[in-house]
Amino acid sequence: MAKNARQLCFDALCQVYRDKGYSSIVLDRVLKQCGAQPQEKTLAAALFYGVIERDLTLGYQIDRYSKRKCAKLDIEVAVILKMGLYQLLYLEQIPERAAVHETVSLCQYARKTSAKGFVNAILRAAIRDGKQVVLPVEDGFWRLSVRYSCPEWLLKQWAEEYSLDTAQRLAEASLGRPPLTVRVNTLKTSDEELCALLKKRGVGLQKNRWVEHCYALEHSGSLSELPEFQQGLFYVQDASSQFCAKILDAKPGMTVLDLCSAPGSKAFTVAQGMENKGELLAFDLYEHKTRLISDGAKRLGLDCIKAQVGDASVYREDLPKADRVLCDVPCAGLGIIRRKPEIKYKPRESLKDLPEIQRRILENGGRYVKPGGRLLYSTCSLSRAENEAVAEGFLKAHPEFEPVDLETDWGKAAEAKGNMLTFFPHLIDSDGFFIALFERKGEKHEKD
Ligand SMILES: C[S@@+](CC[C@H](N)C(=O)[O-])C[C@H]1O[C@@H](n2cnc3c(N)ncnc32)[C@H](O)[C@@H]1O
Repeated sequence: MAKNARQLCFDALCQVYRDKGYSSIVLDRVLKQCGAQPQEKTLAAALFYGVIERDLTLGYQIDRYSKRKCAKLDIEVAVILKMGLYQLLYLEQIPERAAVHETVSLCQYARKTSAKGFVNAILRAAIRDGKQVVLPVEDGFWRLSVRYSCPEWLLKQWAEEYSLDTAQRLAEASLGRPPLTVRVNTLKTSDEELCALLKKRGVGLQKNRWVEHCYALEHSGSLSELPEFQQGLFYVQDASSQFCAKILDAKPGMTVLDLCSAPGSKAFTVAQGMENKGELLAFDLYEHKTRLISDGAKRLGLDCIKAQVGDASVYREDLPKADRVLCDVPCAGLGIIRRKPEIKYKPRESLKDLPEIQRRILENGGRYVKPGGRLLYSTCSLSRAENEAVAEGFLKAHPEFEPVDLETDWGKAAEAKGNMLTFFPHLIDSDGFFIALFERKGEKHEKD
């Protein structure tokens, strides 16, 4: 018999909490071959992401009602409780009787029958309390942390680096599901044609107000099953990432190196700008990831892209000098928490080596740039250490490069400072992103 929504959600959450799996990969895997009805899958996904993004808030509620702290409970029991509380506190459409009954039943499925009474008692206590989210009384970062389910260290860092107001807005914007944003493959179709085809299938499309050929989709179902996707008429890419590829401004016939390329969406947009003419060498450290780039490029008909394994921090004599070099470096991902909510719970300690890795990749990327050629550094993080500090450090150490001033017509939605641009998710309903652009001094030999 096919599993129900809560059983699927429980399986997936255990893989995230116990086995430290990535949310999107885990959920895809659990839902793919489960044989459940679409509405069960939809509820499973809503519960799954809801519990992860509200983890600290839910844990705090459990600690109020339970003698044993949430962190000391069996992972399975903690997951069951968080699922039950999430339904009671956040999913109004689920009747409270169903929420309690289904959650207690999960104990059987999880082989934790001895926890039934305990789970029932905690959920009943939350109902007696009026199903409200209770916050710590004292004002301050701890209260904000519980309110937005965001670690205190991160709120403090954002408050210090941006402002307290921005920190709160960033934390708030990291809750809820992000839009599914795609880009039209203009080499195979037009906006009008693609929109008409997708509308016929009942897919809703919302044109992005800042980025051309960019749409948010609704009710699309599984993208990989849509013929238009299989035919390479579009691909998934967030608006700020599309904008980044545009800023690189690669032209037909150019040589471009994309040093951290997988899964390849920026390479795809850059290759479109090149009209598929020239050479775009796309690297990633991991072989299995380079296959994502090649498969995507094949589907989209972008044969100027050549994907290969390569370490972006190590110089290779055999690579050509390039007109454009893109360093879209590995980062903490603090701009894409809404997409991948588990990111915010990574220990701060695990992020401390990133700026040095990023610096090494940018340094190395610079070595490939031709005179007059451009170097773009980007992250999907919101942290001065990963962004401005790396970009400014590079310019200081490399007088042979100059900053290229960046502007957008995005108004207040993007913060522009000389050659650096930061996109804040609460202002653009899109991923947080950072871009810095440099040009190697010397004579230009650009192909127009
Ligand atoms: C931010 S993601 C790139 C996203 C990609 N540019 C896109 O738009 O689809 C960073 C990528 O860098 C890769 N990576 C990490 N360390 C690397 C290294 N030393 N050399 C090359 N790639 C690396 C990761 O595997 C990951 O795929």
